[in-house]
Amino acid sequence: MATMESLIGLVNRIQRACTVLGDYGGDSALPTLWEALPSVAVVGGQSSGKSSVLESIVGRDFLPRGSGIVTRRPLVLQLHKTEPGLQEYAEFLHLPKKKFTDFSIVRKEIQEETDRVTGKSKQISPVPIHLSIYSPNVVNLTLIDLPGITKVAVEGQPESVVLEIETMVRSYIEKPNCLILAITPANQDLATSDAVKLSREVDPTGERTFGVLTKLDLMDKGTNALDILEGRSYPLQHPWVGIVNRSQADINKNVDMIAARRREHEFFATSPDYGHLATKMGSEYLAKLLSKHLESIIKSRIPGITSLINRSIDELESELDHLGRPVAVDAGAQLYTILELCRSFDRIFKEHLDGGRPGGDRIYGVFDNQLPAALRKLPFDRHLSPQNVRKVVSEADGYQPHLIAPEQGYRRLIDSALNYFRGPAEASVDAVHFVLKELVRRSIGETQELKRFPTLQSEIAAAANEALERFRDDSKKTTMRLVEMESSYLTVDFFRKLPQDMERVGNPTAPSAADRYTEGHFRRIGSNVSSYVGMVSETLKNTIPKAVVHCQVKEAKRSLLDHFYAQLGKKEVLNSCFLPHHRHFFLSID
Ligand SMILES: Nc1nc2c(ncn2[C@@H]2O[C@H](COP(=O)(O)OP(=O)(O)OP(=O)(O)O)[C@@H](O)[C@H]2O)c(=O)[nH]1
Repeated sequence: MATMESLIGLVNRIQRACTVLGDYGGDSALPTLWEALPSVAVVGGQSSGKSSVLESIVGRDFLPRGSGIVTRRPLVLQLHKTEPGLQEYAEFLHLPKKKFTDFSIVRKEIQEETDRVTGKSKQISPVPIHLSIYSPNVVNLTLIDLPGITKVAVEGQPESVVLEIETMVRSYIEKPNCLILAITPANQDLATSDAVKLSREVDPTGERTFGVLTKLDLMDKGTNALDILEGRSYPLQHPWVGIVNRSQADINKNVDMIAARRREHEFFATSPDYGHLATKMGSEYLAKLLSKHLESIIKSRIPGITSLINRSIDELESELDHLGRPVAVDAGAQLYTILELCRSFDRIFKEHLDGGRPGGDRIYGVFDNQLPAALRKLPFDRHLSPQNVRKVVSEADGYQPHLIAPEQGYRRLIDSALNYFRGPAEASVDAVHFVLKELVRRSIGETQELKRFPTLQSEIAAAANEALERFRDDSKKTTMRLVEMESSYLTVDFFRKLPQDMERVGNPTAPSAADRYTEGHFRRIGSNVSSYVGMVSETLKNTIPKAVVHCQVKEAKRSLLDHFYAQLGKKEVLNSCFLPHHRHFFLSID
């Protein structure tokens, strides 16, 4: 028995933990731990005697009283049995460590805490108040007091309150693990009992409903409730329990609870109608009955609760695996972890480039489409038009026009044409740079292990982007050098192979000397330069990608985080710490 009591105590503690975590079996679409644990909800119409039953189970006056809807928030009441002789006290979850020994203050606090959430406007709220009572005179039990079911809204309440209360009450008692303490006054027709009606709806077999008949002492003379108490008129799986609470007059006269219990006991023991049921009647018996039943339920539910907890543990474990395990606190282990994380990122980045993941192909797209298209678009037609050729050649000739071939004119035309290649070369470098940057961004996003370390994420991103900038600078220098090299030394052979104007002298098809300065002459020069520039364009179309891959892509694969590693190695990792509640890793390098 002692172990079972501690088991209920354990369940109570789990319920408290659930409430702290916001899990009170509310609207959550997921199965919650709360719902796996049994509890007892007190349900009944207004003034049916709910507060009185609760108080006599506890053996204390502590619930707010008044007309209209007094209970406007669910009250989760946990009873904890303490060693005999110890002082009774109450504790609210919202006021931890504050012990209430004066139960009239408990009542006041319930009222005030209700108002804190609902305002004084008689509104209702489904957020429960959590109250624990520690006393040698109680059994371990969790009771939930719900607002009294009503048929009419009182002044200051919207009409909807009637339905709201019913919905809230139903939301508690429809849970399969909730035992229902259905309170009905004996001086009222059972058929009109709200408690019976609602509990029948949510528990048609009656296996988790405990029928409680209050106000037996107020029945008309000559009538009794034996038909109900003996289970004939409304049979439930569990026997009905009759109760005699204090009357309003008793309350007014401050009849204490112990005396009230004694009087209740006498009522049954001496009653000609109920004498034979005396041992199974009264609030004390009800409390024991509930506690015993709760024990048997917990016993039968242990496998279910265990599997729920285990399932949750498994889910958490796999989530933890997914997020990554905690990192050791010492700097060495942290450094190791950072390197591991960097490597994971680097692996994914390389996969993007090498084709395991998408994106690397966009680099080839730059070489295959963007660069050739840019080269094709260069304005050589305009630059090598006969008019411009004439202009450039004449300028180069100066006062003495060229005699055979305009060597200087050719050189100037070629030089200025080659200058145009700088644009596409630079654009290719930039285009590849942006592809690489995008791949860094994607790779960081895809490195699952990095997800919980946002600071490290941005440090890696910054380091990688900085490296990419360096590679871009280098790549630009190299490609510009390729273009400059083309200007530095022209392919002599190309010109040697050209049919020379001179050679055509005497040839009837060759233009005469008089022709030399005509448009055809300049067109020919333009076309010669154009085919030379075309040849250079072909060369650069091949060499620019080589330079870009060499300087940017290969370097990114080889040494993207080298600087970062060097920094890590050189300088100590200072102030590296975890904030466990955020599971964030803060890295600062000074
Ligand atoms: N004579 C007698 N009076 C009772 C009994 N049970 C309750 N009462 C009286 O009935 C009135 C209402 O009882 P409560 O316990 O406040 O009922 P309740 O269901 O909590 O009411 P609300 O909180 O207003 O919904 C009080 O004046 C009680 O003294 C009983 O068994 N016998």
